[in-house]
Amino acid sequence: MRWLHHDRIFYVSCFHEIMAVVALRNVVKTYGDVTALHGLDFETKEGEFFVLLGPSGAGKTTTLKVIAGLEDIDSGEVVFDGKVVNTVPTNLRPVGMAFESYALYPHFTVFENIANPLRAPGKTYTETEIKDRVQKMAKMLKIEHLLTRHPGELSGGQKQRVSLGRTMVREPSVYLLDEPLTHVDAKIRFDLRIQFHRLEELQQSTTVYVTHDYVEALSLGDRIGIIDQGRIVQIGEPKQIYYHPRNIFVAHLVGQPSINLMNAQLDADDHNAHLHVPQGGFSIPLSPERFHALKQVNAPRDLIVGIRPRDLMTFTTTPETATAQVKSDVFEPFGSFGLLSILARDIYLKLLTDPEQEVEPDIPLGLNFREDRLIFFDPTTENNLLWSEN
Ligand SMILES: Nc1ncnc2c1ncn2[C@@H]1O[C@H](COP(=O)(O)OP(=O)(O)OP(=O)(O)O)[C@@H](O)[C@H]1O
Repeated sequence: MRWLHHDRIFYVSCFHEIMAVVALRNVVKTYGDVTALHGLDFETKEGEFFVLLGPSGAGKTTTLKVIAGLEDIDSGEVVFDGKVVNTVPTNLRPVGMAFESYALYPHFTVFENIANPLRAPGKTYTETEIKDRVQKMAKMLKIEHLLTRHPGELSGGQKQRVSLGRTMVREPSVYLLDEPLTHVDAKIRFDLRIQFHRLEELQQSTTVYVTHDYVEALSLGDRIGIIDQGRIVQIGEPKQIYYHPRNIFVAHLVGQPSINLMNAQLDADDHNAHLHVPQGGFSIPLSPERFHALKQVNAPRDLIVGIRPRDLMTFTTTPETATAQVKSDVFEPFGSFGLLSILARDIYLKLLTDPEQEVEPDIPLGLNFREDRLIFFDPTTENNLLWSEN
């Protein structure tokens, strides 16, 4: 890659040749009275698929617009490969964007919409190359049969895929994808997620992918950045985010059905440590290692304990030998899993079961916990007491 000082030459010369590293440093962005980004900080790795996951209004789209140069920022830095690009206009940044609202040219066919970026001034693709690239995109996105139609003749999910094709056909250094699959039906979305893993273009570029769907985030992300109220809350690989959430917000955001949370008290005598859950009328034995770890971080006696529905186990025979004696409530079969609500004295818990083993209400059950999967939160800060960066 040639490193020339003039912004324009630098970006033109690096186009196609590198997978850029994108960084936002302490970026503040306001819209009038609304602060959309509150000092946002993160850095992608070269060639990584980085997913920004957060609830509605968290600042995800604003972040992409800032990277693309579609929005000016109040303060902070937007950096491509170590070079601050705050003043570099959009058309000179090596990014390809697909936003949820698909601005397609209504008078062009699908083929021409996808081919359009390849015909931009300065591009030297032959007609054969254009045809090959468009066909390849259309095949990947399962829209080959739509190439001669116009946008007005397409469904929302089809338009979204055409828009994605138009973004990807250019092979930019950085892809910015904003909820590109929201209007695509579940089966095609599943197939496209698999394609995204395989697609050479995405493997050879850096991608920042915005979603509020945790399944998409866990499935696609090399790393996930959790964003809330214009700030990054946690960055980690999918497993870290799922098993070691930084706080209750992250624990809730990732996982469906959502994590079970209970108020608990940490108790220990000379020999044993346990968590007493007064509302549930039971105590969970703790291993010496877990107890020691909690002591090391000066965990308060009163805390909140979380456990995911998949880490609870029930059984009907000899329930008196279990950690907790509970009763079944509602059973819902969801195809690949069953969701059972149970009542432990005053609290309801949810757990995953075999979808084919329907459980009637009011059946006495024994309940056991996977102790190694318990997550301990400070009740005041709601932070994971045993969380660490690694
Ligand atoms: N043009 C604008 N003018 C005023 N406020 C805006 C504008 N664009 C975004 N905002 C506000 O900035 C905040 C972040 O918005 P943003 O669209 O980035 O969130 P998001 O995480 O992408 O949400 P969603 O998932 O609903 O698309 C919100 O409070 C939003 O109302």
